[in-house]
Amino acid sequence: MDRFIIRGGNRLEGEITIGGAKNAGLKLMVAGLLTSERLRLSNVPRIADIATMRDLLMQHGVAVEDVTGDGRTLSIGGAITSVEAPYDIVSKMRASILVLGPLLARMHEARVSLPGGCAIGTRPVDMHLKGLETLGAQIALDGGYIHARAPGGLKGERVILPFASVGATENLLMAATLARGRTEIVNAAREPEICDLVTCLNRMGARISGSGTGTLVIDGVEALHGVEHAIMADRIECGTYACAAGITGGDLRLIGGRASDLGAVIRALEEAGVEVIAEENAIRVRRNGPLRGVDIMTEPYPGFPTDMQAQFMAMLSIAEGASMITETIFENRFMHVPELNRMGARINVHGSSAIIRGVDALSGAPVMATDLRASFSLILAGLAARGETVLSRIYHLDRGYEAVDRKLAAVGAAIERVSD
Ligand SMILES: CC(=O)N[C@H]1[C@@H](OP(=O)(O)OP(=O)(O)OC[C@H]2O[C@@H](n3ccc(=O)[nH]c3=O)[C@H](O)[C@@H]2O)O[C@H](CO)[C@@H](O)[C@@H]1O
Ligand SMILES: C=C(OP(=O)(O)O)C(=O)O
Repeated sequence: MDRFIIRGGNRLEGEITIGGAKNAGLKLMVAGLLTSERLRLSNVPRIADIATMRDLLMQHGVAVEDVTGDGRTLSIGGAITSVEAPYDIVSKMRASILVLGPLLARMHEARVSLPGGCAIGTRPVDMHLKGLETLGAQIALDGGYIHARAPGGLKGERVILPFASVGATENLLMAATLARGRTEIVNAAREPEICDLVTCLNRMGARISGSGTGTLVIDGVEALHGVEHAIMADRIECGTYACAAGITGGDLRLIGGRASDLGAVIRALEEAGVEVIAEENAIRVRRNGPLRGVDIMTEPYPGFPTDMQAQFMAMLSIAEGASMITETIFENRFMHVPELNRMGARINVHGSSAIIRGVDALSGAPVMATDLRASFSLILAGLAARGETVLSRIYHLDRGYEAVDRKLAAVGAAIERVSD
C-alpha cells in the first residue's frame, strides 16, 4: 500500500493547475446513460473515482472510450445491456447510486445495490427513493438491492425535498429529463456541480430551468442526444490548495480556479488572514501575516462546503486564538481530529462542533487517512509541521485528487510517494 512521506516547513510558492471537478465529472458521466448517442466529456480528472464510474458504465454495457489516450477526454455511449449496478462497485463509490434515476428513465427498470454508510456518516438514500416513487417508480428493497420499475415510464410531478440533498437532486433531475410532462424539484440543491450538469443536459436537448435556484423545473422530452462538454474546474481541489498556501504562509496561483464558485471559502480564508485575489482564469492565494482563528459552519451551497471542513481545521490548528467548526451536513465527519491531535493540534469535539485552540507548531507523526478530505487535512498539517509525517492509506486520497505529490512538489513541498 502506498504512503506519502512529507517533510514539513517549506513555504509553497508557484502555480498549480486545478483539474476537472470529481463531483461534476461523475454525474456528467452518468448523464451518458440518458442517450444512445455519444457524450464526449473533456477536462476529465485522472482519479480513481472516474475509473470506478467507467467500470460501472461498462458494466451497463455502455462504451467508455479514452479519445485522446491520456484519460482527459472520454466518449460515452451505446446501448444499455444491463440495468444492474453491483455491490462490489457501489460499495467502492457511493456516487454509483446516481445511475438509478437515468436507468429508470431510459430502461424503465434498475437494480442498484444499496450503498450503505461510509466513514463520514450513515448516508441514507431515502430522498432519492421517495422522489422517484413520486415520479411513478415502484421500488422494492431485496437482498441489499434497490429494485425499481416504471413499466409505463416515469411521469412528471412536484417533488419537495426535505433537505437540499445534492445526490437526490441530481438523481431526480436526470430521471425527469425523460419523464412524461413537467417535474418540479422544490428545495433543490444549488451546488455549482449541479449547474454544470444542467448546462450539459440542456445541451443534450433536455428542458430544464431554474438552474442555481432552489426550484428546478424539468419538462420531459422523448430523447436526448450526444454533445461535447468540458467539465468545470474542481472548486474543492482549488480550495484545498488555497489552504496549502494559507498553512505554509505561501503564495500560490491556482490556474483554472473560479472565485465565483468559492464565495464562502474565500470569505473564511480572508477572515483567517489569507489574501485571495481573483484573476482572469486563476485565483492567487497568499499569506504574509499571522493566521487568525475563525468560526465556520458547514451548509449546503452557497454556504461553507463540508468538503472543505477538514482542510480548514488543519489550517486553523496553527492559527492565533480559537476557532469553532460546526459540521451540519454529515454526522461523523471529524475522523481527522484524533490524527491532527497526534501531530500536536489541540482540538476537542463536542457533538457536531469542534473547538480548535491554535498551537505554535505541529510536529510530524505517522498518521492514517480515513476519508478523502480528511486525508488532505493530514497532508496540510504535514506541510506545516516540524519533522516528518508519514501518511498511510492514501488510496482514499487517490479517489479524488490527481497527482498530489507532483503538484505539491512543483511548488516547493518536500513530499514523496512510496510503495511497500
Ligand atoms: C459525489 C458527490 O458529489 N458527493 C458530494 C455530495 O454527496 P451526497 O450527494 O451524498 O450528499 P447529500 O447532499 O445527498 O447529503 C447531505 C446529507 O443528507 C443526507 N441524506 C441524503 C440523501 C438522502 O436520501 N437522505 C439523507 O438523509 C446525507 O446522509 C447527508 O447527511 O454532496 C455532499 C454535500 O455537499 C458532498 O460532501 C459530497 O462530496
Ligand atoms: C464526500 C465526498 O465524496 P463522496 O460523496 O463520493 O463520498 C467528497 O468528495 O468529499
